[in-house]
Amino acid sequence: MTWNDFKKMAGMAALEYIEKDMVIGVGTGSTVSYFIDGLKRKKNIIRGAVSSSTSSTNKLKEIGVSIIDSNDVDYVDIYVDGVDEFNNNLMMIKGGGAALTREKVIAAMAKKFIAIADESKKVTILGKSSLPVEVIPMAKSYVIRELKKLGGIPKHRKHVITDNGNIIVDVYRLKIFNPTHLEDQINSIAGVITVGLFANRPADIVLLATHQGIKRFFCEDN
Ligand SMILES: O=C(CO)[C@H](O)[C@H](O)COP(=O)(O)O
Repeated sequence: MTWNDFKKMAGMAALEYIEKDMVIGVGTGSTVSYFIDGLKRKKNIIRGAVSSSTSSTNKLKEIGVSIIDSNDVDYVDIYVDGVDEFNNNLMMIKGGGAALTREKVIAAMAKKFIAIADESKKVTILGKSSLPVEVIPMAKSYVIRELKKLGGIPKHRKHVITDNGNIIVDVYRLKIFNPTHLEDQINSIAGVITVGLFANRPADIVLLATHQGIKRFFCEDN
């Protein structure tokens, strides 16, 4: 099986959580793309989707799912999204697709956050992949200097502008021993919109596609 087969397996597994009249939060990325493909079958029973990016919105529209403005609902019933990494507490790094801020807003609005992943995404200590930070353009140099003080190697992700008109700085070689503290620290740097560390709001469930089938991990705090 290829990585894409595992991504598809994870995306399809999330479909079983969809119930009648639900508002579905939809993330961004290649794993979620398989979930969106599967959502076609359920599009007539749900109220619609709150989308985290232009690319997901376009794909949802193509298959005929109603798009709901995030300002028009108080919550989403479930939020389904991919991850770059997750740890044993279901804390995550996200934002490989540069959609982290909208993803964080929808995660905050979600009654249940269902993360979908293949086995390459499971880690013991967060920081194997780079940590994305969305930054307003005029604060780039200042934020990079501040991020260096935290021990990693920050690099501007060239040629990427987020859906919110901002830039992404990726921080490499961070070993994240205290994720909630680091999330708060980075979010408090002036000019940072948000960091792609989802520690204060971890996933409720991770559906992990493995050679043995889908493994389910549950967050003990929720
Ligand atoms: O956070 C994300 C986008 O901002 C994605 O969910 C994350 O990067 C995983 O992507 P993929 O499913 O393509 O591996």
